[in-house]
Amino acid sequence: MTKAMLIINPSSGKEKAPRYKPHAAEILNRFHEKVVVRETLREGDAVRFAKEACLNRYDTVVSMGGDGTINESINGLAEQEYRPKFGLIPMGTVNDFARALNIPLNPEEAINVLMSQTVQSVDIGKINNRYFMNVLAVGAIAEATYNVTPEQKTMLGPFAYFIEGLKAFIKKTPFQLTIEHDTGKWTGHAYLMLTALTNSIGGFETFAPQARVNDGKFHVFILKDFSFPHILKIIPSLLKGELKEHDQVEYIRSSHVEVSSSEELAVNIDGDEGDRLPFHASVLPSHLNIFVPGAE
Ligand SMILES: Nc1ncnc2c1ncn2[C@@H]1O[C@H](COP(=O)(O)OP(=O)(O)OP(=O)(O)O)[C@@H](O)[C@H]1O
Repeated sequence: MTKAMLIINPSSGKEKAPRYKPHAAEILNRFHEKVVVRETLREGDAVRFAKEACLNRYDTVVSMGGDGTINESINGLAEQEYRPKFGLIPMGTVNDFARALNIPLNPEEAINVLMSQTVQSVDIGKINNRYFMNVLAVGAIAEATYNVTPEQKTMLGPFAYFIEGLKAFIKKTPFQLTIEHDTGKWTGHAYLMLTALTNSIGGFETFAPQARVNDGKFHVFILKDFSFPHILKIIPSLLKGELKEHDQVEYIRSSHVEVSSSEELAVNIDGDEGDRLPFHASVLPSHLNIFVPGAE
């Protein structure tokens, strides 16, 4: 019997997620004999549900929610030996993972993607004993994401993170950082370090246009000694997709990173506060098969 699980965070998308439940369940019913809908109540539920789907050998898991819920679902799937095909219906503010996979940000259109039955193999990142799909960040912008209020997100969307990040940049001083990677070691001072798996960070799809979802590599950006006037110069580079060429940016491609600092710093994992440094992260190449739009 073919089985699908639909995981929904009813609080996501400003509580609009439940209205899309019938359509998503109906589409899944067309391709599976049994469809189970699980609604999350609190943090950790999506991890548990996704893990349960693996252990019970479901064919498909579809997750409807913001990047938080998608990240949790991936954490439930990634550790297991048997992993169902995964689908996502983005309901959050930024939705970087959906952007990177060309999944429409309109929920109805994203549900229709499931009909194409086209899957793409996608890399997943592992940091210590957690998994992530988009980005690890250390530094001011990383910390600024915690200050964004739900009201700011409603009013400004992804731009809310950008504004808080800029404010944080102006106030901060650089920190010491050491990164060991596939071909050597970088040591210096930085304002921000981003380790991206996909092209989209904070809603900017021009961040790492060279990144492919299954290239087996992290795309590491180190923003070095970056005082106020330079911030304004970096914005055009970012928008043109040329960030890695900027003279204040160090760019490294690597399948793993070992990151440490002489200072007390924590790493931000897909937008949530994570472990303190040092950390080790590696790419799990083509670890999940994810539903993406089919060829037109
Ligand atoms: N029923 C629920 N009510 C409130 N919070 C929930 C519920 N279920 C899960 N959560 C928590 O909500 C967190 C945030 O959800 P998620 O990121 O999916 O949506 P969002 O807040 O709309 O997205 P974004 O942060 O992109 O705006 C989850 O990580 C989870 O801990």
